Amino acid sequence: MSGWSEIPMGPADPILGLTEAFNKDTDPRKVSLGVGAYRGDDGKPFVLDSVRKAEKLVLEKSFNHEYAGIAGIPEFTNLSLAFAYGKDSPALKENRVAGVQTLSGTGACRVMGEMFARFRGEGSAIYVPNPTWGNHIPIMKNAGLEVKKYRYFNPETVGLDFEGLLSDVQAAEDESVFLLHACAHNPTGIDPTHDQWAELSKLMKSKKHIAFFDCAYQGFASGDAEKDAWAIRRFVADGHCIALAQSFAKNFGLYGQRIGALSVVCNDAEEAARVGSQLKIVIRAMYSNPPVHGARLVAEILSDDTLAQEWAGECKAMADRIIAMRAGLRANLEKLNSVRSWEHITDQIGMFCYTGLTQEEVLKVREDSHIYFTNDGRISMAGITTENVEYIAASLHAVTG
Ligand SMILES: Cc1ncc(COP(=O)(O)O)c(CN[C@@](C)(CC(=O)O)C(=O)O)c1O
Repeated sequence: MSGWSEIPMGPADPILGLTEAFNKDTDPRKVSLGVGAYRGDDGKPFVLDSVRKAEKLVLEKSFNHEYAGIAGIPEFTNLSLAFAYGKDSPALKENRVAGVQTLSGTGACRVMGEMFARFRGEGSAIYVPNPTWGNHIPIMKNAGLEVKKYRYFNPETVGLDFEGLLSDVQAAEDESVFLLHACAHNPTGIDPTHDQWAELSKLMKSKKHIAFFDCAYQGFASGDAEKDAWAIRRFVADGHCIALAQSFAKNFGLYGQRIGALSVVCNDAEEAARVGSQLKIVIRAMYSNPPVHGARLVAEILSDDTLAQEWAGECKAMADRIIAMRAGLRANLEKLNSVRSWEHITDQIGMFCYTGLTQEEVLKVREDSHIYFTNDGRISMAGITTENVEYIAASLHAVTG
């Protein structure tokens, strides 16, 4: 290849590429419902007061800008794990959880993908839900894994295909890796019930499967971080040595700070030390070490009871606004005497609503009303406000009837 002349133009990202298209759109009616980034009712990005306070505290400490070390800021990682597993987690008390700071949730997923490829073999399988967050697939493929799907969404019931899920878990060969969304499933907004999680945990244990939780919305789903960690903690209590990817992008509003963590529950402290050493080897050759600022902000908040309480209140307020917009969108669609049932809008949880619109309908809404959401019909509920909810409902109704 002579120079760069043969490099083809790549396709826009299905999610982040939408933002680029939205930004170029000059129509005053345009609405962005693509990327899952929280907006207030004013339609603007939201910086939490607790984060602003943490920023001041961090600045007052006059930290230097030295490397954090491959595994990141230890205080952040320890607090991040306690946030997910619980302050009283026996696994944490027994030092059998290997944990590292990562480049947000994406980085955690990629590092874990590399670990699976390295220690379970290039081309080994990882099962992801159908559908899943679009970026899971290229992340895991680029890490060297074969991506397989397990049934998750039932288009007929617009609900969880739990029977299909269980039979795919049963059918997979023993000791397979299953990626699970810890809460607020992206893109469907459909989570298993506690009983279903418990049944899944039992079956996966009997098959010796490895549960890899991707937890990108803890606190943001129900508004209660403890509640949103229920599945993670149940699996660990049932004896699973899970892997866990955490993101602080949405729940702390730290999208651009790229703050996350990856942890692996092991059988004992010695095993955790070995796993931790291998995580560092993967990270060192990938991006060497993570950014310090956002980790210090999260550490400031989670280490201070008052700030942590304030954060919890703000996170609940974000979740509550989304829940209110779910009710508003459904009510406006029903007011228009829509021929379709829109119950699923309020049944679903978290950042996204899986509308059930076909790609053709999505593109028509985009073309006619300049409302941008992903081709699979996923709407980022945070883009809906009391001001635009009627326009969005009318635009969807114009296409769906
Ligand atoms: C399930 C899941 N895991 C991991 C991530 C990664 O987030 P992070 O790297 O920023 O921590 C996202 C973000 N998904 C978003 C919100 C944004 C994106 O696509 O990157 C989405 O719109 O689906 C996600 O939805």
